[in-house]
Amino acid sequence: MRSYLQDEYHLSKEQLDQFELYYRLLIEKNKVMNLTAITEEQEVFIKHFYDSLTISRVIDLTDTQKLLDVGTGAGFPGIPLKIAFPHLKLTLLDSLLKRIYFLQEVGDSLGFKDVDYIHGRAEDIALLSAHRENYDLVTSRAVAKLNILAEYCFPFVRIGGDFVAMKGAEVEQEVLSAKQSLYILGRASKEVHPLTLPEQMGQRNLVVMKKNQATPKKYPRKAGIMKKSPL
Ligand SMILES: C[S@@+](CC[C@H](N)C(=O)[O-])C[C@H]1O[C@@H](n2cnc3c(N)ncnc32)[C@H](O)[C@@H]1O
Repeated sequence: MRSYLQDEYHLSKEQLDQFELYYRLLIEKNKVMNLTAITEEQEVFIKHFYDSLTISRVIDLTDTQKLLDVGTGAGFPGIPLKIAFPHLKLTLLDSLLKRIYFLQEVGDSLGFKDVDYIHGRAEDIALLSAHRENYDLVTSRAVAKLNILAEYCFPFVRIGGDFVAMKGAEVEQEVLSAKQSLYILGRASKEVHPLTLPEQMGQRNLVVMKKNQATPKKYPRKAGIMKKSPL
């Protein structure tokens, strides 16, 4: 299980032990609350852990300080990135309180420092000045379509920082539909990086967007409005 992470991401024994502990905590808690549909060990290591770390192929994380993971759920990609790059100042945001409690347990068990856990909706938290344009990197996996997700996430990114959306195999149409949002929300440039998971576990795409201009204050709009009429 450890070999894919070890070979590709050059992790220490301590970091691999942290992944194993994280796996055990995830599987244990998953018996009493809904955290992941994937539970088989190799699948979790590849589809959750390895997949989360692919962000380090497209962003220089050694040069990144403040990372926010929006809609982190059971901690993906935020927790694997923190294990592999312990210097990161990580903020985990989710709208479900039970998941935030679980993440705190994980962070305490793994001995994390510099992690903040926020319970709330991205579109509300993004209006707070303490969080607005405050992060070098914002990540999000499996939360919403890109045009909506951009509205959640761009307000958090500092000018010159990046937003990375982790997407499945089919991304072309979504990227096309988000074109105007990326322009309005940050005059953002965009690159799409396709990748293949080991053991034929699927195709993924990382959409990397660089923010070049401040997000207008009126964004994000309220959740209900956003669902009905994305930009
Ligand atoms: C399908 S799960 C994905 C979790 C994780 N990112 C992953 O890839 O496994 C979506 C998560 O986003 C959270 N979420 C959905 N809408 C949100 C919002 N507007 N603000 C914050 N969290 C949100 C949900 O509570 C849920 O935990």
